[in-house]
Amino acid sequence: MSDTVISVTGESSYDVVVGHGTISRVSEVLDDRVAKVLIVHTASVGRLAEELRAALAERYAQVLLAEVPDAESAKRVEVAAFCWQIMGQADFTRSDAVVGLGGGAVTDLAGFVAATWLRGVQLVQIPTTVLGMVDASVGGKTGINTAEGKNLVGSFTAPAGVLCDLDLLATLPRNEILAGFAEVAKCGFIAEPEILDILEADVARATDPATPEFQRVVELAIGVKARVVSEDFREGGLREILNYGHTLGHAIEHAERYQWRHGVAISIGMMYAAELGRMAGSLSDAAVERHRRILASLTLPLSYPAGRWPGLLAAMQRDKKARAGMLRFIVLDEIGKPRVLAGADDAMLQFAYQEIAS
Ligand SMILES: NC(=O)c1ccc[n+]([C@@H]2O[C@H](COP(=O)([O-])OP(=O)(O)OC[C@H]3O[C@@H](n4cnc5c(N)ncnc54)[C@H](O)[C@@H]3O)[C@@H](O)[C@H]2O)c1
Ligand SMILES: O=C(O)C(=O)C[C@@H](O)[C@H](O)[C@H](O)COP(=O)(O)O
Ligand SMILES: [Zn+2]
Repeated sequence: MSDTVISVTGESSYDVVVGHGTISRVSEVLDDRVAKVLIVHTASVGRLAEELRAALAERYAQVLLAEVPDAESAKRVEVAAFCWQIMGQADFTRSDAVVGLGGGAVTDLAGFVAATWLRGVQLVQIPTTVLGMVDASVGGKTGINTAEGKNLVGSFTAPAGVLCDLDLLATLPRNEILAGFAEVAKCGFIAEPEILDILEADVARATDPATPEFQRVVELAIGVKARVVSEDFREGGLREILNYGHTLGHAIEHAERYQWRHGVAISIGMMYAAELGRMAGSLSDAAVERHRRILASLTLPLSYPAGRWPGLLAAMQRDKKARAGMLRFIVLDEIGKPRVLAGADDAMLQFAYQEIAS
């Protein structure tokens, strides 16, 4: 299949290019004034980062690497400071650039570093996980965690472009691919039922990066994200639907001290949101069952220990969607029809939790 270009519009416009070998297109995205480039990456893609550095060094005056700790350990202020130090010592100016090369944790950090250095330099995102391609690298949410919670510090800063190179997934472990499919399924549940149909038809093919079905579901999921953030970049309303499953999911990530994969926590969060949707009176038993079947087919977890509810409830109070101490969840009236559920009482929240408690 050839490259596909999915455009994001709105406050700032850029393209998400999906295909094979797209990593070679960095200089097509950056403007001509760029002289220095910082590539932020993890050790897991170290060889790739070195190859990219060598390729870019033929065109740019200085290309530096910032190898950062793996996964959520990257999303800390100390790690951002490490990147700022490299840029400071190399005299990076406003016309220089950052490249995020890695999973969603790296692209969130790289985005934050690019957004904050001199109040903003150009950024190219090159996601190397499924989750990074379909979600984290698109839409301009950048961020790091604090001791109190997930993504509590960050900005809305659009990249200059996103290059999704499917060849880079060759080294990604199977469990990471499946964790990324939690966000793919999320897009199916909230807006694009064709994704669910493809997963149900043949989950093995849909999750195999070598198949056309895989590229199709990845592009459909990016399409959902692009449409939503084009309409509501700063999360004034519509964008909240992308948080389906995240209110409880983020609380689980916090409870697990960020040692769990994001998609794994979100899977449980979506099962919980489905139960809430059923209790709020709208989502059918069949639709809840469909959540269960699809997430289970991806070997994602569906439950969390019963005794953890009080801690989760406390962590959810820090959710960004909460207003004046009142929790707000994204629930579905039916597949593809999300809405906000505000002010549900604690009894209902706990009752829904009992449905997913192990
Ligand atoms: N900004 C957003 O809109 C947004 C959206 C969704 C998720 N996120 C964030 O994204 C993060 C999760 O991203 P993730 O699931 O990609 O996790 P991750 O970034 O932790 O990557 C998962 C693992 O895969 C490894 N890896 C990455 N690419 C690889 C490759 N090609 N080959 C081998 N190993 C590779 C990483 O080193 C890591 O160990 C979370 O912090 C989440 O909050 C942000
Ligand atoms: O892009 C969005 O908006 C999302 O909510 C996408 C989520 O999948 C993602 O995990 C995001 O980082 C959550 O952001 P937060 O604002 O809830 O911290
Ligand atoms: Zn997410």
